[in-house]
Amino acid sequence: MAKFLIVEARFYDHLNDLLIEGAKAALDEQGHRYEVVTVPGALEIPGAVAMAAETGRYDGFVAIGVVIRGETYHFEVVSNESARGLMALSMDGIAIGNGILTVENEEQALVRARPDQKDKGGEAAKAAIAMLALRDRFGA
Ligand SMILES: Nc1c(NC[C@H](O)[C@H](O)[C@H](O)CO)[nH]c(=O)[nH]c1=O
Ligand SMILES: CC(=O)[C@@H](O)COP(=O)(O)O
Repeated sequence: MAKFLIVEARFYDHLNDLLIEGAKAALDEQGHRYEVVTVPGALEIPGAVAMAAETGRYDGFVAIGVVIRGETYHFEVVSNESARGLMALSMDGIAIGNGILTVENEEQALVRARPDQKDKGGEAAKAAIAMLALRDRFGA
């Protein structure tokens, strides 16, 4: 049994609730423990993961968030930079699953957030579990 931290950017409550429901179900299914911490937006997720990883209290991390395109280039910044930050941490040996939706509209987000549809929250949790198993296998 491992200990995971779900780091959520709570920008859209109803969508995050669905993503976290899926992530928790995936972690529960394999008997893992978890905590949830909330940050203002997706751009803050990588920093929060880095801070939490530094404590040594967590074996893996699940990033949860929703980025919906607005009128400006900020969508690209938030989407790309949050993903880049998580990728950098992952390549540093931290077991992470990325469940940050980057979508054009709420309809697309809903389909991907719902556990009974695309379940991207559960998918991200399973990715974090898989990466932790890989890290353990490589003794990283
Ligand atoms: N527009 C969305 C944001 N924007 C906020 C940024 O993530 C960040 O919190 C801010 O720029 C301060 O550093 N965040 C989301 O998670 N989703 C969005 O749709
Ligand atoms: C993804 C975003 O940052 C977006 O929600 C912000 O909207 P806007 O580009 O209209 O300022």
